[in-house]
Amino acid sequence: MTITSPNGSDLPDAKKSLEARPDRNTQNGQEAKITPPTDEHLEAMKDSVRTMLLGVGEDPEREGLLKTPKRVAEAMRFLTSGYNQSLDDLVNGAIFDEGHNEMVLVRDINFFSLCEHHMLPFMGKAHVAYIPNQKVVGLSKLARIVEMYSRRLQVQERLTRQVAEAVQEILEPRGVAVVMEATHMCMVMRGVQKPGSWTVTSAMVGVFQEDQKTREEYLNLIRHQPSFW
Ligand SMILES: Nc1nc2c(ncn2[C@@H]2O[C@H](COP(=O)(O)OP(=O)(O)OP(=O)(O)O)[C@@H](O)[C@H]2O)c(=O)[nH]1
Ligand SMILES: [Zn+2]
Repeated sequence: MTITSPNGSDLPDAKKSLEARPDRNTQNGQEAKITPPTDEHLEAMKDSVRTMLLGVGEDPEREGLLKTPKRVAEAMRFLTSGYNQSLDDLVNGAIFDEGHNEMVLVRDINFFSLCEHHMLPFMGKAHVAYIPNQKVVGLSKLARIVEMYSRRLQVQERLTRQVAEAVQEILEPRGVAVVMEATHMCMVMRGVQKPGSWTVTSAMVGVFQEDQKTREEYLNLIRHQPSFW
């Protein structure tokens, strides 16, 4: 289990701690522009899948595999569809001035992603919290943010940080906390083959980073068993 926490104690506010993160999908401070796949790309992907089938000693012309290149190409497009979404579209203006200044936490958000090293799934749960500065966002939007960044080729640490940065960007809250717990198929089905192993990553921004009590309250809340379940 790995627990990763940004070390920004010399950075006075949440915004600065985000500016200091070098590994967002950015180029010169701008969100990296990713070209949406074209039909030409889809054909190239299908050809690659045929090559892979040949590579594993299969016959791409046998009946059961005839449609496999198309299915795989489309599945890959879906699994990476987060590249084609934007934060603005996703939030869709659902930000409300509620004057609420206590912690908001959405727990147990299921996610499925692909590791960028092996393009194998990793999946688990995300727990996203923030302490508002007057403004709150529609709760489903927190899950949509997790979804958008999960549906890309990822490493868990970057995914966790991107979710925190996105919440910071849309709300400018007093703090954001994200914990993600996941199991990686590249560690389970192949390689070191350790079923049952899981990885915990965290990104703490603003008051969650600066104030131990707030961080502890969040960590207690994500551990507590809900009585209605
Ligand atoms: N930090 C981090 N590592 C990851 C993540 N997903 C996969 N990895 C690791 O990426 C590493 C790639 O290591 P390499 O030695 O280049 O590749 P490999 O020979 O396939 O490694 P093994 O998985 O150890 O067989 C492995 O240690 C994976 O466990 C992730 O989300 N975060
Ligand atoms: Zn991997």
